[in-house]
Amino acid sequence: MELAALVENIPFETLLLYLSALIIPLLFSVYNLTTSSGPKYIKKEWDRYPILERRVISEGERPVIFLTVGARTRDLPTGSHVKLRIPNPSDPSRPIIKSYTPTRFDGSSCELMIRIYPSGAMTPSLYKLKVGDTLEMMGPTGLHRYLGSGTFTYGKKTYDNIKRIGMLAGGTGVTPMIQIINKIIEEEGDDTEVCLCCFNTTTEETLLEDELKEAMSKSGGKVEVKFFASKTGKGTTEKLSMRSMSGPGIIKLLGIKEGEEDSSIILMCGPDGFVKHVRKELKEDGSMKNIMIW
Ligand SMILES: Cc1cc2nc3c(=O)[nH]c(=O)nc-3n(C[C@H](O)[C@H](O)[C@H](O)COP(=O)(O)OP(=O)(O)OC[C@H]3O[C@@H](n4cnc5c(N)ncnc54)[C@H](O)[C@@H]3O)c2cc1C
Repeated sequence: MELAALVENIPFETLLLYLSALIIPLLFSVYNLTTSSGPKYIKKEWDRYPILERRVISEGERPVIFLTVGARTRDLPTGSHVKLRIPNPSDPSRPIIKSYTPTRFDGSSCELMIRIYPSGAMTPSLYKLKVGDTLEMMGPTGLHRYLGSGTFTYGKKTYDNIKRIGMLAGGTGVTPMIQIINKIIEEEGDDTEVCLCCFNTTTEETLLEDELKEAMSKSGGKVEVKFFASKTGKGTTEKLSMRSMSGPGIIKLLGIKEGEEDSSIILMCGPDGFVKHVRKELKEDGSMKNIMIW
């Protein structure tokens, strides 16, 4: 029997039922495709993304917050950062733009750790954000990349065959280091050794101590983390100021042995004074050629 004759013999109500069973799921799939369910992908143009979670992880004069932003960031390369933009009340033509390094990013969200400076142009506004508010963001930006298995790039420059990474982090300068540590722990074949030295002013200002200790214990010996405070030492935090360190002292602290300088790299991120001091000391020492600064 031909199709037309077959359709003619089916009662109208039954035909309607068959058609709706076919058409309704089809309409649903078209709707899902066109509305792109889930958060938007982060991109190089400014766009607004929702705050999914806000946590204060350290109180005090300069609190530290975690903001989880609903932005898909699967393609954000390890080592890169994002930019945030807020209006500038004193000059609307020049908005305030600052960089932040996500500590974690996955298929559906991106986590930022931000220290709030009460006199800051940007951070007091970030502190006021609530869950459900939106934030202007773009990225990824920056030239630092960790490609895995001991290979770094900075623009056109490549550092490869790196067996040991010495990380120096001043305060929130720990954020890019966390990204790299997470990548090394997650990648089974990546046996690059890491020694992260976190420097803060006081023990109370030490950031993510528990999380970093956990990362160290689940790294299978690949990652070592040391904590230092310039004013007070307590528990596992040693009293030590970066300003008192010489080049050879810094290299020794990071566990880089004589003869292993070329297969090692020093990464550093922190306040200007911190970075300036380390650069000067390492330059004077002259034995480390692989140095990357955020
Ligand atoms: C590549 C990159 C990645 C960054 N990633 C992060 C991150 O993940 N988390 C984060 O919190 N910040 C990060 N920063 C710093 C951030 O971009 C801002 O500079 C910072 O949040 C201060 O902004 P602000 O406008 O509130 O303060 P500003 O208006 O710039 O400064 C206000 C006051 O705060 C003091 N101050 C500012 N920054 C520091 C500092 N680092 N140490 C000591 N005193 C300071 C200054 O003395 C100044 O008086 C990053 C910076 C760069 C370049």
